[in-house]
Amino acid sequence: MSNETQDLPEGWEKRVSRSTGKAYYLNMYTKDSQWEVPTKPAEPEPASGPANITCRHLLVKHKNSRRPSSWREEKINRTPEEAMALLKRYREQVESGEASFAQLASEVSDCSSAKRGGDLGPFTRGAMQKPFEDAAFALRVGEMSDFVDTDSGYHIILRIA
Ligand SMILES: Cn1nc(-c2ccccc2)cc1C(=O)N[C@H](Cc1nc2ccccc2[nH]1)C(=O)O
Repeated sequence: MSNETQDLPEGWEKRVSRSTGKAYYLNMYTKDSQWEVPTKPAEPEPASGPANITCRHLLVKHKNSRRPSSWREEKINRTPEEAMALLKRYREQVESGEASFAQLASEVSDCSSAKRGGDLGPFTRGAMQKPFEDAAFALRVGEMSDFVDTDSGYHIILRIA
């Protein structure tokens, strides 16, 4: 560990910005960075959990979905039971390693985020339908959810950050 880092409070590392050459400081727990020299130990994840998370999701809509239409199918007629059967198969394909989550979502998800491999980008609590939010914020990074039922249809969620 370089001397410079040894002089810093616990949990911080000094880095140099490639674009500006300026020193900045990295919180090794949360990977947050700051320009100011830290004066107290780095805060691990806040007790209330992260302010925002990033997830991919794969959505299978059905005829009772809030908007039974998608980029894949103008009018979605499948029953909720048929949708769940499809989603179970997709989850198995990801769990077995037969398909990557992103690739499969890009091919079969009924959400317009399919074009980004299901990546919804970072979101805070309050941004998504509550069942989705609760399931997503309960995930650790890299973990895939169980089946999640929202007004849009059935989802599986993969937390990526
Ligand atoms: C919440 N959201 N983000 C995107 C998105 C994000 C990134 C790039 C393109 C689209 C699409 C949506 C969205 O609501 N899509 C709906 C389906 C849907 N319903 C959701 C409920 C919760 C989370 C994601 C969801 N996606 C649709 O296409 O009918």
